[in-house]
Amino acid sequence: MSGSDGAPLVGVVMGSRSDWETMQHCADTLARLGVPHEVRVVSAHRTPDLLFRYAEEAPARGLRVIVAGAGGAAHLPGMLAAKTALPVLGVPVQSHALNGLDSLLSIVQMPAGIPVGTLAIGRAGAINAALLSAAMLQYAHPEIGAALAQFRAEQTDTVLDRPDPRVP
Ligand SMILES: Nc1c(C(=O)O)ncn1[C@@H]1O[C@H](COP(=O)(O)O)[C@@H](O)[C@H]1O
Repeated sequence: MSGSDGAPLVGVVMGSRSDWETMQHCADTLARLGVPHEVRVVSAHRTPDLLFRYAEEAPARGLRVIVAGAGGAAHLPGMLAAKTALPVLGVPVQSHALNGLDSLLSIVQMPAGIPVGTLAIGRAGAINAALLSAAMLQYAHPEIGAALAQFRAEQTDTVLDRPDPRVP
C-alpha cells in the first residue's frame, strides 16, 4: 500500500515468513488507518547485508517509522535501530521454546543510546505498533490523525454499546 506519491511511510519488517501470522495484524491495522506501508522479510542473522541496506536506504525512500517483528534471539529491531535514526518499534513474536519471553528480552534490553520502542508479545504488540506509528505520523499527515481518532472512537463505542458481558 503506497501514499499519493507512491512512497510507503511505514516499513513492516520481520525476521522470517513464519512471523507473518503475528505481523499481519500490524499490516491490517495500518491498512485500516490508511497508512501507506510496505512489508518485507529481513533478517539480521540470515540476510545481514540486506538489513544494512534496508536501514540505510529507508529515510531516502520516504519511510518515517520501521516496525520490526522477530522471535527468539530477536536482534532485528536492535540492529535496524543501530543503522538508522528513524524510530524503530519492536514486536516480540511468540516463540515456541520460551513463549516469547526470549523475544521480549532480546528486544527490550537495548543499551542506552540506541532505543527500540518495545511493544507487547504477539498480536497486541503488532496492533499497537501500527497505532503508535499512526500517532507518530498524525501531525505531518492529518488524514492519518483523523483515521486514528475515528478508530479510537469506534473502539470506545464498541465497549459502551455492550456493557453486560452476559448478553451476547
Ligand atoms: N529473530 C530472528 C531474526 C533476526 O533477529 O534477525 N531473523 C530470524 N529470526 C527469527 O527466527 C524465528 C524462527 O524463524 P523460522 O521460522 O524461519 O525458523 C522467527 O521468529 C524469526 O523472527
